Amino acid sequence: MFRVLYQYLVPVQVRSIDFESTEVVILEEIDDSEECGVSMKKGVCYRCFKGNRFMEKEACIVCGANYCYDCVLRAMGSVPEGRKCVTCIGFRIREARRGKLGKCSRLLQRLLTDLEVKNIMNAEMLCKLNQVPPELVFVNGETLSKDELFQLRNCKYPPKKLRPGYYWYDKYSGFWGKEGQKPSQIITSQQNVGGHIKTNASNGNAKVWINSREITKEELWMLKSAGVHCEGKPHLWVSEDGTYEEEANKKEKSKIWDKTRTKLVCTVLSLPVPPGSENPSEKEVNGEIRDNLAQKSIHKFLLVGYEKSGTSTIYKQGNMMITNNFSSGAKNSDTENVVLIRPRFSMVFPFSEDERQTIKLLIQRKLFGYLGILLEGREQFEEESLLEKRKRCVINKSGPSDNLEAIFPAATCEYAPFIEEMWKDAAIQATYYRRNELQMLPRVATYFLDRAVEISRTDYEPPDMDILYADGINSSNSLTCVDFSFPKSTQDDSLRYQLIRVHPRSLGEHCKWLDMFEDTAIVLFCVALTDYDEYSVDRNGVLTNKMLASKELFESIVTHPTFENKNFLLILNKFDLLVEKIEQVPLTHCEWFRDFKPVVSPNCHNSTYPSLAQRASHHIGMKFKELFRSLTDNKLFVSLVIGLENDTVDEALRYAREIIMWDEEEEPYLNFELSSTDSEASSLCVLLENDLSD
Ligand SMILES: Nc1nc2c(ncn2[C@@H]2O[C@H](COP(=O)(O)OP(=O)(O)OP(=O)(O)O)[C@@H](O)[C@H]2O)c(=O)[nH]1
Ligand SMILES: [Mg+2]
Repeated sequence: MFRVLYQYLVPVQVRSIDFESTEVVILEEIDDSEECGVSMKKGVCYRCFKGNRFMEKEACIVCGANYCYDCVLRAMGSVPEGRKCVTCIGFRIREARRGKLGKCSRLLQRLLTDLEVKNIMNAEMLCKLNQVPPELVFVNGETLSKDELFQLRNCKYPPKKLRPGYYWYDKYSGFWGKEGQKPSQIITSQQNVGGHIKTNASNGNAKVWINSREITKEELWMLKSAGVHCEGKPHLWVSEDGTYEEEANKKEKSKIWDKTRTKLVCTVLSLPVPPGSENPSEKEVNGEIRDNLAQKSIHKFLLVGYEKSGTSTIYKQGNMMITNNFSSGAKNSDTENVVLIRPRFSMVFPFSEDERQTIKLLIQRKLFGYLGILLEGREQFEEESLLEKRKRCVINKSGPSDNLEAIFPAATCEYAPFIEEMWKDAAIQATYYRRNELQMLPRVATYFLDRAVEISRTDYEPPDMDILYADGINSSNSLTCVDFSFPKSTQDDSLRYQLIRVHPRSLGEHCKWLDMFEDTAIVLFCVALTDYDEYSVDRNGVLTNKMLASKELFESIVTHPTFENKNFLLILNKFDLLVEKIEQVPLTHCEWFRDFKPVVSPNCHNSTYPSLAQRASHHIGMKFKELFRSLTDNKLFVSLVIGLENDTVDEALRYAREIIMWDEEEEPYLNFELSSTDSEASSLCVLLENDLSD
């Protein structure tokens, strides 16, 4: 049946592996290079010693030896137990390779017919020796019998990816996890397998107990998000559907996972939710896709930055892309430069009618605030106008407050015509003309004030662009996250990504909550390039330069033990604003950039010569890179972004993905050839990267 190739067989490399050991190592992934017990040059074929890491190979599921196209069948013979070298036949598979069971490479598909491949994979899956041995699966400290393992694997919601190892199982709620770790899944409850759960099963120290297990910090966060009172060391009883009651107070409370917010927290913290209780919006995407996606690992992008650096704009931008893509029917679009983002438990997006109504009121309230500042400015400029009386009129109507924002929204309809009149007033227009002199007026105000009349109307419906510009949406202390994937045309279309935006305030003092994000693949640290001459009052009431405050936050995150050796992509945002500002205020205004001495060249009028803003952002990037190197000995990646322009955000996200991919391939970042689809998208980032190379 199989292509029997004994005639070609030559002795394969002799390897020394301790096959007899029954030690339960097992749960950790093992590096291929260590597996065969021989030191080989990385990437070469284990039989002919030719090739490199980019060459397609097939690996033995026991020892991990890799073979090239020419050698694989000679090394593996008639493959009676699946892909094993002839010397490995009769031995148990390496647990770290269990995930690869039954999944063959393209190399084998090219070499054999479909039927042959199918038969090999069946043999691999069904071979007794390749099954999880029940005596190596421990649940609550007790090894399983054959029947127990059978029961566990065949219940309605079985543990996923069950491998030999130590697990804990809360039979009452169905919580399941690896010993000493937070729960990873909620499986079918009430199964009679293993021993009794121990108090310290998950190694928690949150001083809260669920079904007599002390829970982890992550679970504590989840409970708090669900509104469960966690003070006073409570013991809770949680049943499989999430209803909980306090041991001392037997009155049943509501369910833990009812709130979308709780599901969001669970998603971000990689905590399980009961099967079947996932957010409906997730199912809507496409049931099939979701199931497929669920099996793939998620790469988490953590987006964080100092206040007003632009994180929510970048996050909103991502959501816009998906909204627009789905609404235009481009769900499976192959369009390049477009990131498909699937909303998951997003708090604000995509915009429902109610949400749009809330956003509308928020934008109108902001507009009133800006107009209030203009009115004050008008006074400040000591210009006379008819409007003076009207302003007094508003103040009289609104009581002690002299801020229009405070009387909104009750007065919306009443004052809408008044806004139009006021806006047309010559004195207000004159004040508006001098708006750059008004310290209190944020830059973004111009965008809205230009359309003050339209926005103040009751029938105003905020378009996407207004939502993007609107400050204050999504600026809560909460977390927000979306799932996304990249278009099909790229090589890793099967992978799943998640963008998590977290506000620095919710990280707590000394960023103590950062350890919640330990499984982050890459940190996107956002810096507003314009912060170098701006100030804010810090926690101790001291006026601080915002760039230095941003630097301090960066240092705290980079040096946080949880983020040791993490990839970092520095997002230098608001480049468009820097272009304007740098002409007015020198970069040396900030003491950290005192050494910025741009060389003035005779070619500086040449269009290919970098502009002052480019050189300034280059310098800022350099400074962060130097700092990063001094703190971690690693390389910091940099991307230049204009948060309000979706293509630059798209490029930054693509760049982040590439960094993760390089990391996974253990390829040093140098001389990496980009695929043709990605080369364009990343050009800006790579250019900047070269530019900033240290
Ligand atoms: N011109 C311009 N404005 C930007 C850019 N990025 C963000 N903004 C504006 O800067 C302001 C602050 O941006 P946000 O995205 O709210 O910043 P944040 O990091 O969420 O800050 P918090 O609100 O403190 O959470 C908003 O008014 C944005 O419209 C950019 O690249 N260019
Ligand atoms: Mg914001």
